Amino acid sequence: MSETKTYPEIKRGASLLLAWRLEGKRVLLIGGGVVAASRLGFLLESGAHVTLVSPAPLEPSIAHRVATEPEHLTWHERGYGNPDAATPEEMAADKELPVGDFDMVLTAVDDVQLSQAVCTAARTARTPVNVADVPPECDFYFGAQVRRGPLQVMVSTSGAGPKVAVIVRDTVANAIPADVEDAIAGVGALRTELRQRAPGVGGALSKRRMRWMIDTCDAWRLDQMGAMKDPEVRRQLLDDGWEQHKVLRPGDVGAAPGGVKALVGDVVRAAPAWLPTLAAFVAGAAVGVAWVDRVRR
Ligand SMILES: C[C@@]1(CC(=O)O)C2=NC(=C\c3[nH]c(c(CCC(=O)O)c3CC(=O)O)Cc3[nH]c(c(CC(=O)O)c3CCC(=O)O)/C=C3\N/C(=C\2)[C@@H](CCC(=O)O)[C@]3(C)CC(=O)O)/[C@H]1CCC(=O)O
Ligand SMILES: NC(=O)c1ccc[n+]([C@@H]2O[C@H](COP(=O)([O-])OP(=O)(O)OC[C@H]3O[C@@H](n4cnc5c(N)ncnc54)[C@H](O)[C@@H]3O)[C@@H](O)[C@H]2O)c1
Repeated sequence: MSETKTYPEIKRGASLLLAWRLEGKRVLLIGGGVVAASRLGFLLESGAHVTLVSPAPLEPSIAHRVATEPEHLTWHERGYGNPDAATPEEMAADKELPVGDFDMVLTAVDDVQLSQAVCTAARTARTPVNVADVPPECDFYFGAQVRRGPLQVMVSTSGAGPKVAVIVRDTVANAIPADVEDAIAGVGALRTELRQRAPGVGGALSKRRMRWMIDTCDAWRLDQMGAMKDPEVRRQLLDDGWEQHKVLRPGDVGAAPGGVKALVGDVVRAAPAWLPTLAAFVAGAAVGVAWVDRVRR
């Protein structure tokens, strides 16, 4: 008799968490208060070009960005939309800056009707929209975030309890190892050089490249990975490891003496299938940060 395979239950109600690449994309931000200021910080860090529409006065940090980020931020000092509109559709009709010209639209204004009209116009134009604090008018939510260099962690409760997201974010932030940026820089440099040596997408080479990267990362502790920033360490890893079909540990390349992970490294040589899963779990459990200077309200 054949066994019936079971699969995890689908639990609906989640959001799809993604890392949205906004570099060079056009974002319309309506409003110039505290909430807009918080949104603006995230947008500028993502490399977006932001068109900000709001009457003066601007929240002070926004005014500072307007003065210091002229290539990424353009301020239109006026209200958005058509103040003489007879219908909601006309209200969001802004001839100079129609929502359809943008890749993303955000509103953070104390004007429920305008926000609603902008949301409808954006959805008609199929431009993703977020109306701050109005879930039915959001195609995506913001989350509580923390960043350390290339590492970003976002916590979402899908609208159920944003304050809980903040608390969990702070817990996670405190748990992120101090040297995580060094670890990412080291592994990033190694990956880049490996792909220069063994270029191409797909096929057997790609599989071997990924396997070697996974096994090498599993053989190093996070606090040891910063040593990979050293070109000599990388050269040894690639010449004596990759080229020789071997996984080398820190001690093998004159980097920091191995601790717990050195043991793991020995096991990796035998390559049991469950090991990467265990290592990923341990790494995942260790994630956290302290870059928490954006208090929203
Ligand atoms: C995480 C964060 C990110 C950010 O905004 O950048 C964020 N809200 C934050 C804080 C926060 N917001 C509120 C409180 C007071 C406590 C409370 O009300 O519970 C606190 C706590 C505080 O301030 O500490 C009030 C509030 N927020 C929403 C409603 C409407 C509603 O629930 O219907 C109301 C009630 C308004 C009212 O009662 O009038 C809705 C949304 N807020 C979201 C995001 C989206 C869901 C995120 C998620 O669940 O994951 C969503 C759906 C839409 C959106 O705005 O994108 C940011 C933390 C930033 C940080 O500290 O880093
Ligand atoms: N900040 C909070 O504590 C808080 C809490 C709950 C909900 N919210 C909601 O978030 C939104 C924004 O909050 P905030 O604190 O940043 O508000 P805020 O009052 O500080 O800022 C609103 C901004 O919108 C601008 N504005 C008004 N009409 C405009 C128009 N037609 N076009 C362009 N800009 C216009 C104003 O000049 C101002 O800069 C509001 O909907 C508010 O209800 C905020």
